Amino acid sequence: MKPILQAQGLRLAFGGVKAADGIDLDVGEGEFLAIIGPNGAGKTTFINMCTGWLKPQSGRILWRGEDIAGLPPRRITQRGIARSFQLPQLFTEHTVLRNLALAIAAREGAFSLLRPLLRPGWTKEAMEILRGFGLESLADTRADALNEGSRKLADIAMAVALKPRLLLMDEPTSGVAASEKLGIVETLARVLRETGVSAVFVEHDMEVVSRFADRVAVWSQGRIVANGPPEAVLADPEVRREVIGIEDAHAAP
Ligand SMILES: Nc1ncnc2c1ncn2[C@@H]1O[C@H](COP(=O)(O)OP(=O)(O)OP(=O)(O)O)[C@@H](O)[C@H]1O
Repeated sequence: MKPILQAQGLRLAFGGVKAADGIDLDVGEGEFLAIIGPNGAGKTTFINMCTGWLKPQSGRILWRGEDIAGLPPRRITQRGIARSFQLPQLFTEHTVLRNLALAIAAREGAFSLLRPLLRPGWTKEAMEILRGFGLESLADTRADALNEGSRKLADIAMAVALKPRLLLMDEPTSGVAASEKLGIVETLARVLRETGVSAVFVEHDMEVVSRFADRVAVWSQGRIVANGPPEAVLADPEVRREVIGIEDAHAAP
């Protein structure tokens, strides 16, 4: 698979904490890559470095051959890399439709608090995106009235409105009821595959990982300790013990 993003030798320490201790990772065109690992392993730090929120102290992040490490977030978004957050970043006092239209206005470089009027074409496009996510019936609902699952999808829909080639998602299903999780990931995976967007997502739910990821990278103490197809990585006794917290009954004492 042709890589669109290549992280090479990324290092970043906060005081004595090595949040990135030599991260090498390729993301393939059209790939769905899951990142798993215990709390504090450096998963969010990796996403923050790839999206310009943190600057690595050394290493490179190649995007279609260009080193984007240290560029400001806006410049990285313009190149086709978007992100969604652990806590959705919607404008809570606006409707879902308006949030989407504002994201489109931002993509077009037309967002300004002094020019709040939205063009009809943007609203139409926003509605089409909402339809793709199955959120059309919530278009006129205020963002702060959404349940957690719909709020997560609306947040991801806003990132998709930026027309990215790669979307990085930090725990897209955190805080969502267990019964809703698989439906949410199914929806976002369908939309991203239909639009040809590659995805990197941090996830703690191993059922989600095994069903939706093409590949899994396992983080531990700022390093990648395993990287491969979900069926192989999630069966690895060390990954099961250290990351998933499962002691295999047949494992040697
Ligand atoms: N801005 C910061 N300043 C100081 N320390 C930080 C900062 N960001 C992260 N860290 C530290 O770096 C380490 C990695 O943090 P990071 O948030 O990347 O881990 P994570 O794997 O995403 O964890 P979680 O699963 O809990 O979200 C942690 O020890 C964290 O406390």
